[in-house]
Amino acid sequence: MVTTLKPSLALTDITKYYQDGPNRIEVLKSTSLAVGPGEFAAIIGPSGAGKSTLLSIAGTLLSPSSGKIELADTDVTTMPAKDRTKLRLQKVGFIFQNSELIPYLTVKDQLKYVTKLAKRPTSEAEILALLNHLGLSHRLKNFPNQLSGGERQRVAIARAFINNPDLILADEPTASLDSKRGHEVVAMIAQEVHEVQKAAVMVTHDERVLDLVDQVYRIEDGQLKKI
Ligand SMILES: Nc1ncnc2c1ncn2[C@@H]1O[C@H](COP(=O)(O)OP(=O)(O)OP(=O)(O)O)[C@@H](O)[C@H]1O
Repeated sequence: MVTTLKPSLALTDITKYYQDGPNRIEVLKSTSLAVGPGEFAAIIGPSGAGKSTLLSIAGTLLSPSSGKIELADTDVTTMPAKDRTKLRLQKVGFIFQNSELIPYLTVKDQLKYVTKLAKRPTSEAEILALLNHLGLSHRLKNFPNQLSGGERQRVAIARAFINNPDLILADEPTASLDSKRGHEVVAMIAQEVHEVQKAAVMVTHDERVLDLVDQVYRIEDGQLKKI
């Protein structure tokens, strides 16, 4: 369901240049994006078009050359790095291409760890309920190398949602999965986004999962176009 509430993520007139030796590469040209609670947006586009750059800017991992970034009600554009890190831990959940789970932590401890990082008291029951909801209750004591690729991504989804962030950012979450597992994983992200009314942006090359999102943008010539 798409709502008209204040956007959870608002990027306004974002530009990004990279300096490559003597050359300046203009990757994003005055591009804007707004994603509201309960809205799942996908960004597609050719390799090198700037998808990861845009996602990194949205997650405050990378600063734009110009433009404004707002997360929920907060303008983070000029926020000091320390405050930005704190805000990111509390307001943004990330899902990466290859899960990026910590090898020596069990499934349950992956979630405990990020709640501690965010200094967010979370009951064991809350952690178990989310893992159960994502079909992982039989995997609580397993380590990442004992899980299938799809299970690892489901743990990554749980980890992204456990701190109750306003915004979920997913960078190619299906890249390491076959098409059936990929579709299941994105369906789970969509289900969570809609159930708990979070905003989510997913970068993907996988056009087979686009039926699961609310809005698709193509990035072309440094700008986003709604399709
Ligand atoms: N730190 C950097 N320094 C210089 N150029 C960079 C840097 N990071 C990215 N680029 C360039 O910026 C452009 C956009 O890169 P980006 O990774 O955002 O694209 P992408 O759309 O995510 O690509 P892909 O689909 O291949 O992952 C590319 O031409 C890339 O080479």
